[in-house]
Amino acid sequence: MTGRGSSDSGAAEHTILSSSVLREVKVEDAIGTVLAHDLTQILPGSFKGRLFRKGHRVEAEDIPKLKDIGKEHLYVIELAESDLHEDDAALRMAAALSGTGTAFGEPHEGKVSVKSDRTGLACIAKEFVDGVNGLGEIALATVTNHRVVHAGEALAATRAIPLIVPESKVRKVEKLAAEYKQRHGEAPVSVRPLRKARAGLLTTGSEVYAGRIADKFGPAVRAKLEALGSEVAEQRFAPDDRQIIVKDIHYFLQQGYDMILVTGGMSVDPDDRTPGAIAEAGTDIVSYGTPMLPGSMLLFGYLRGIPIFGLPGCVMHDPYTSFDVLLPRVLAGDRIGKEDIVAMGYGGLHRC
Ligand SMILES: Nc1nc2c(c(=O)[nH]1)N[C@H]1C(S)=C(S)[C@@H](COP(=O)(O)OP(=O)(O)OC[C@H]3O[C@@H](n4cnc5c(N)ncnc54)[C@H](O)[C@@H]3O)O[C@H]1N2
Ligand code: MOO
Repeated sequence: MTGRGSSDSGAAEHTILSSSVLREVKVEDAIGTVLAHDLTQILPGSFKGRLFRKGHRVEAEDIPKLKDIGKEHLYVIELAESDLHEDDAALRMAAALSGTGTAFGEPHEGKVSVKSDRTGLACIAKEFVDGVNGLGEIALATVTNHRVVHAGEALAATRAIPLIVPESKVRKVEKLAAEYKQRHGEAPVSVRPLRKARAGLLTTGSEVYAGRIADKFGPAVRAKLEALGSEVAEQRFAPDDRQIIVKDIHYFLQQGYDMILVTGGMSVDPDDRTPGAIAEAGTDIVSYGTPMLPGSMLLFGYLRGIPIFGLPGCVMHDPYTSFDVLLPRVLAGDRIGKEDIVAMGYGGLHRC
């Protein structure tokens, strides 16, 4: 791109003429005027929030409070038809991008928060978020795609940067959102529900089977499933014996469970029989090995269409592993492919 070309197009973005009028009034002379935006007070360590609400009519007793938060002047706005107030811009953007499983409230200090109304998988279209933020003068901040969220948790926040923005900017956001919806059948920010799965859990390891040590995998896996609304329907124990593990996997398949989880024996020792047994059971293995730490020795595949996991040792003690990334996606109905596993490496180093 030439310098001239880029500066021309940059200028076009930024010289949209506005006939809105922002008039500054000294706070002492502002009695009777109506506040043009929320006014924020910050008392570090004890308070951050709205001291005065947009629309508040300034009274004499407000003057010292306004001075205490550093206001010498206030704006009086005469808004042109082609412009939007920050609150209305933020509201319209939130409305445009919010889809299934979301809710948003009124603006606070020029910001509208979009929240989840359920436990589910946050679906955030990165290309849409980047497209919006590339427009300038408006901001859209979101959580990352495929994060588990609970009811009331924030997914996205919209805000205009100046107090007044051209309505055309917001219309561009609405257009991007409508195009996304048309292509994908869902808005760019949504939450997918998680189904309630009943899992069969097979805990391998001769030391556990023989009672030399107490099982720690069962309670950990149960807790992870229950936190997402699913359950371990049955747990069985097997020694490090490939044929016994294969038999138990087939038993779970016959029981009609929604998911099969096999723990232990996932690594490089001669006694680690689990990956071989899962393969021998007839599994289409999507991946043995996951580029995320903790959880690099995880195996994932499908056995006659049923998701099957081989869970390595870290799942017992670590709250966030590759299992915690893939389990909610499976529960949301995603068919996990090799490309999903490959994509886990970037940003996948957590703790090891
Ligand atoms: N040289 C290498 N060493 C290790 C590798 C590697 O690639 N090369 N991988 C590491 C990773 S990552 C993991 S995770 C662990 C082991 O994973 P495994 O799934 O094979 O775990 P086990 O060998 O079966 O057991 C490890 C440890 O945990 C105890 N255990 C197992 N099951 C239970 C249970 N149900 N309840 C309580 N405790 C259990 C087991 O007794 C062992 O002490 O390997 C790394 N090493
Ligand atoms: O499968 Mo291991 O614990 O990477 O963490």
